Amino acid sequence: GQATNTPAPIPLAQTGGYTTSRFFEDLRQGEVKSVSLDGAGNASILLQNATRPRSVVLPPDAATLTRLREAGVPVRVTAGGTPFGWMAQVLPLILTGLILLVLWRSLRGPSGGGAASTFGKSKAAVISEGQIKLTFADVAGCDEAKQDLQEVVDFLRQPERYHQLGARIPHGVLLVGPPGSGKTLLAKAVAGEAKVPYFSISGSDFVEMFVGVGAARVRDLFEQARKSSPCIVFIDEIDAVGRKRGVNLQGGNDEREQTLNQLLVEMDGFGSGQEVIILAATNRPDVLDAALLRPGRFDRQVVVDAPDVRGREQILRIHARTKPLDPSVDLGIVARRTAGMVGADLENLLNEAALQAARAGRNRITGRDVDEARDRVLMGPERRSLVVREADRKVTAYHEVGHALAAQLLPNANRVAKLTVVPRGRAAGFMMPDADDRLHVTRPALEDMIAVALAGRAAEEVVYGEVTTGAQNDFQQATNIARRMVTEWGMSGRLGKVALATDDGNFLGGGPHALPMSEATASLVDEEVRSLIDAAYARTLALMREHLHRMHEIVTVLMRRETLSGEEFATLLAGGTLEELPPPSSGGLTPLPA
Ligand SMILES: Nc1ncnc2c1ncn2[C@@H]1O[C@H](COP(=O)(O)OP(=O)(O)OP(=O)(O)O)[C@@H](O)[C@H]1O
Ligand SMILES: [Zn+2]
Repeated sequence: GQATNTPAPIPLAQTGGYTTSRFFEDLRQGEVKSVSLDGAGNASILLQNATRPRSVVLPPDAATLTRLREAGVPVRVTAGGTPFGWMAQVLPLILTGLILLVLWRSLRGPSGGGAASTFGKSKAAVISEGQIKLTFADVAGCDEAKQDLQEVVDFLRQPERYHQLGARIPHGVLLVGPPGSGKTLLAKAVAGEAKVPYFSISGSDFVEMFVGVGAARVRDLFEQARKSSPCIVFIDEIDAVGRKRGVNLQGGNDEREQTLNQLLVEMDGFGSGQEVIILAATNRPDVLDAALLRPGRFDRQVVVDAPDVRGREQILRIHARTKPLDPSVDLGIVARRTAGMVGADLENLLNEAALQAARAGRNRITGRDVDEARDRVLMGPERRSLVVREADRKVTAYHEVGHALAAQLLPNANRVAKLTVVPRGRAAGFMMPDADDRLHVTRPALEDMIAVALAGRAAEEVVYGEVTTGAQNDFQQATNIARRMVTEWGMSGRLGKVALATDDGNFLGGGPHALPMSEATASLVDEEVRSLIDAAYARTLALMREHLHRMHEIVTVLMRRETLSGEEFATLLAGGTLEELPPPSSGGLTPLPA
C-alpha cells in the first residue's frame, strides 16, 4: 500500500525585505558570512561587511543544509525549533551524511529526490476523522480478519465500556499476509468504521542514515497521535524497523535499533485515556524482533491471507462497482480461474480489462476483455506477431492437448478451462485448468496434478518418439508437488508421517524449506519423489496412447482455431464437432506487439 507523504510546505515568507531568493543569491556570490538557524527554518544571516544580521526563513530541509555546507558558510543551530534543535551536537556528522543522502536520493531517481523532508518530523500522512469513507464493506475475502478487527473498532467507538470492565485492550495489532492482500486497506477501513483519525507511515520512512532521526520521528508521530486520541496509527512494512536486533553481522545498525527501541518505549508508555491503536503490516512476521511481540505491544496477530475462490469473487464485485460490465462477464468464473491472485492483482485485472475494452472502442467490458486481461496478467502479453514455424506450433499443440487430455480424463484433476497455441509471454502455448483452491487436497488429487503436469511431455513422446526442451516448467511443478507430498504431508510409505520441511511464516513465497536431515533420509526423499513421478508418468503415457486417435483430431482443430475453451475441448473429446469458425478471429482483439 502506499501512504502519501505530504512534504512540509516550503515557507516562501520574506522578512524585513530580505527574501529567501536574495539569500541564496548572496550565498552564491559568497556574500554570506555566517548563518544561525533554528528548527523551523528561521534564520539569522550575517552578510560580509554588514553589522546587523538579517532574518529570513529557509526551507528546513536537507537541501538547504547541503547548500550552506557547500558554500562553506559556518552554520550555528539554535535550539527552539523542533527539527534542528536536537541536532546541534551532532551537526558536523550530519552535514557530512546529508551530502551522502542527497547524492543517494538523486541516484535513486526523481521519485526519491527533491521533496523536502523535515528531519525529526514523522512524515506520517494524516487523515482526520470522518474523512475516511472506506469501511469493511470495501474489503472482501478476509472475513476472519474483519471479525478480529471489529473488536478494535468497538473499542475505539466506546472505550468507556471496555475500561469499566477492566479489559486490557491491545495497543498493537500486527496484520500479516502476502503483499497486496489488503492490509493497508483494512487498517484504513478500521479508522473509517470507528470514525477516528488515521496516521499512516511506512517503516522505511523511519529508517534514515543518521543516528537519532528515526527515533525522533517515532517520538513525533506518537506525540501527534496522543493528541488526537482516540486514533489509529498504521505502520506499513514494520519489518523495516522491527527486524531482530543484533543479527546484523556487519556490526549492528545503531540507527535502526534506536528507532525500534523508541517504538517499544512509546508503546509501553500509553497511559489510560490514551486510546491509540497501532496497526502494523508485514509479510515477514518471521523476522520481527521478539520484543515487538510481547504482551502490551504487538500481541495480536491478524492474518490477512490470499483470498479463496469466494473471497476473490467478492473482491471482484467490489472493484466492478465502478465499471460497466457486459452480461457476458461472469465474475464467479473469473474468480475460479484466478487462483493465487490477491486483491491487488484482481483490481489490476479488472483495470486491464477496462483498458482492453477502451482500446477496442467498446463502452462495456466483455468476458473476452476479462479473459484477455487475466492471461495477460498471468503470462504476459500475447505475441501473435511472433513468427512460429508450423512444425513448432504443432509440437506445442500436441503438448497442450496432452495436458488437456490428462486434466479432462483423470478422475481427480481439475477440468480444462482453456487451451491455446498463441504464444504469450515466455510460453509457446498453455493449458489453463479450471482451478479451484481446495483447502484439503487428497493424495489421489495430488497424484493427478503431477500427471497433468507431465502430460505435455508424455504426448510429445507418444507422438514424436522424442521429447523437446519445452517442458522444463512442467517438471518443476511436478517435482514440487511430489517433494511436498513426501516432506510436508507425510504421504510417503517409506518415510512415514514425518515433517521434513517447515513453513516459517514467510508470506513472500518460496514456500517451506527443508529441515536438516541425514544423508540417508535425503536420498530416501529423492527416491520417493522419483517413484511418485515415475508412477504418474507411466499412467500418463498409457492415457496418451489410449487416446492417440482423438489427440490427432483435436490437434488439427486447435491448429486451425488457435484457442479452445473448456466446453469446446470437451465437445471434441466426446467425438463432437464444433460449428465452423466465424471469419478470422478478430473479436476486437488488437494484435499486440511482441
Ligand atoms: N481484500 C481486498 N478487498 C478489496 N480490495 C482489495 C483487497 N486487497 C487488496 N485490494 C486492492 O488492492 C489494493 C492494494 O492493497 P493493499 O495496499 O491494501 O495491500 P497490502 O496488503 O497493504 O499490500 P502491501 O503488503 O504491498 O502493502 C487496494 O487499494 C485495493 O484496491
Ligand atoms: Zn507443458
